[in-house]
Amino acid sequence: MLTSKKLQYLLNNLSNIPSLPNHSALEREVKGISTNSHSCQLGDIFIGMPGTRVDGGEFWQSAMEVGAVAAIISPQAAQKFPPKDDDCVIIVEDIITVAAQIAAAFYDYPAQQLKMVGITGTNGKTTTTHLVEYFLNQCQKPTALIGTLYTRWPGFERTAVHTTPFAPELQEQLAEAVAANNEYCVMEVSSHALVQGRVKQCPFQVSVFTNLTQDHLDFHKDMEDYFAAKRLLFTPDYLQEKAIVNLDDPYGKRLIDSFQTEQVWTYSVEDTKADFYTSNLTYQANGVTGTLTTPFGNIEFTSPLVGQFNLSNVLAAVATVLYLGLDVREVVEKLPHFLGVPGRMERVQINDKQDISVIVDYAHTPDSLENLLKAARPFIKGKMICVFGCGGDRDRTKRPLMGQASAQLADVSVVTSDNPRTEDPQRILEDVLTGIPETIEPLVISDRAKAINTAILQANPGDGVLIAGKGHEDYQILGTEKIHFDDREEARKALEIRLKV
Ligand SMILES: CC(=O)N[C@H]1[C@@H](OP(=O)(O)OP(=O)(O)OC[C@H]2O[C@@H](n3ccc(=O)[nH]c3=O)[C@H](O)[C@@H]2O)O[C@H](CO)[C@@H](O)[C@@H]1O[C@H](C)C(=O)N[C@@H](C)C(=O)N[C@H](CCC(=O)O)C(=O)O
Ligand SMILES: Nc1ncnc2c1ncn2[C@@H]1O[C@H](COP(=O)(O)OP(=O)(O)OP(=O)(O)O)[C@@H](O)[C@H]1O
Ligand SMILES: N[C@H](CCC[C@H](N)C(=O)O)C(=O)O
Ligand SMILES: [Mg+2]
Repeated sequence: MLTSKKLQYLLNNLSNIPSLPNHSALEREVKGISTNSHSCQLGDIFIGMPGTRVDGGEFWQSAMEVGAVAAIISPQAAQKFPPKDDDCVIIVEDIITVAAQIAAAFYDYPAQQLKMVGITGTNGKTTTTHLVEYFLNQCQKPTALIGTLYTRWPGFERTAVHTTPFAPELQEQLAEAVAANNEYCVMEVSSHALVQGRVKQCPFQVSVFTNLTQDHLDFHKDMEDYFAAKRLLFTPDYLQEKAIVNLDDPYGKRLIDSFQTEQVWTYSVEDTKADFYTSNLTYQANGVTGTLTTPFGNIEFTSPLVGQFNLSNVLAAVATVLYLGLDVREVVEKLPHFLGVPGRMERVQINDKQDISVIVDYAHTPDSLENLLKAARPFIKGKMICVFGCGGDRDRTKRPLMGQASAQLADVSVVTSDNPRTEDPQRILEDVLTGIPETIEPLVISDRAKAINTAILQANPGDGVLIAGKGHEDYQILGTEKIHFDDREEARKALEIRLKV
């Protein structure tokens, strides 16, 4: 997005900044923001972000060499590579806050020009953001969505790098969303993002908490630390108006204690104490029907999403859009036509002769794998075959728990690779296998394409093959290389062989 601002203007917008350098660069136009010395360009302001491997501030000289107008770095980086008086280097303690302030000022505070919804929780963020986006767009409220799959709005789509972009990219995307006349933005807010201040300068009209179960314990010290990160979205720095919280989740229950009652709406799939709850439920292979109770009255509904956990996502989304002013009847009328989310409970069906069901899902945590298997079970006549693995360079302790979930709930477990990244795939498989009791004999096939192929070719008519963990991903990360790989394509290929088409 083409824009520019005077350095002096950007620095004047900072809080807690030491006195400004008396430097001629203050009058220069800043053309962009860079947090990476390798992609820094002439006219950028370079911000040295603290990382898990290195303090980005240490690269300020490289940034200046390619023509950065100024660099903002930490005291530690400055101590290691001291700038001279005539270098336009500004030293600040809280780089994370400063990065967001500069980015927001550079892009004219776009979050303030949108009605913002932030959704956090271990599982359900992508699904719930898509439901909110769908309802708002269907009701003629132009809406931008930012999350794991893409940043998009009507007529525009860009594949995502992170679930929640870092502040400079996020503010740029919000500015693009404003320029495209969107009125709302619904975004996934990951716990990494909250800890790293990626969403600072984003006031949210609504903050949603879906649930908290084990994941990311490579990044967060323990579950309390993980909860503390998610909770930040509900502090006054971010939350402006309404908190919408899952009452069925123990951490959700804890979270609501921190609010005045009028600031929070709760939802539950069955607890009548919640502001939004469901009853008279009938779960079917193609969705669920029942009665929805809301502060605006009761109404019969049909949702096309399978499983209790998806009902929870529907409740979160309905509560959000009703708070934003949509009409309950209109929303419930639209719900049956929601097409689902790529890679979430996505059926792979190549023709009507297909004698087994094949589902691709993004379950990559113990809780989501358990939910997936429980939700699918009633609709599979024969055996339930679960093909799954665990990502490398990620929480190692979730691996045996995922093994255990599959061993307990599936009839056949096929343990394979997910994205091994820089870890030894064999070691990841071994970690998964420690959770599988000796009485159960899983198939262990490291090559994911072969694992999918074997599961589909060995299945008997009536069986269900659930392929979990990679959902929408169209790649596999082996070492530091990213190759094309898509569970749905692999499943289709195997089905073609099975059905001889
Ligand atoms: C844990 C984490 O968030 N890591 C992110 C972080 O990497 P890092 O801490 O290793 O960075 P680093 O290498 O130490 O470098 C620090 C800084 O120095 C800069 N640098 C570094 C080297 C150099 O030569 N020059 C230079 O300028 C880097 O650009 C960076 O800004 O900063 C990088 C650059 O911005 C990110 O790409 C990287 O995301 C990695 C790829 C990642 O996988 N993140 C995942 C875990 C993540 O953020 N996931 C959440 C979703 C989680 C969920 O499922 O809920 C997300 O929101 O996507
Ligand atoms: N509300 C929920 N509770 C538990 N599990 C869920 C819920 N919603 C979805 N799932 C399961 O979790 C998987 C991921 O769902 P989704 O992509 O919506 O979550 P997410 O929070 O965006 O995940 P990520 O943090 O990896 O982006 C789904 O494929 C499904 O198996
Ligand atoms: N946002 C999650 C996605 C995990 C998806 C799974 N396929 C894996 O690679 O572990 C993460 O980065 O931990
Ligand atoms: Mg997501």
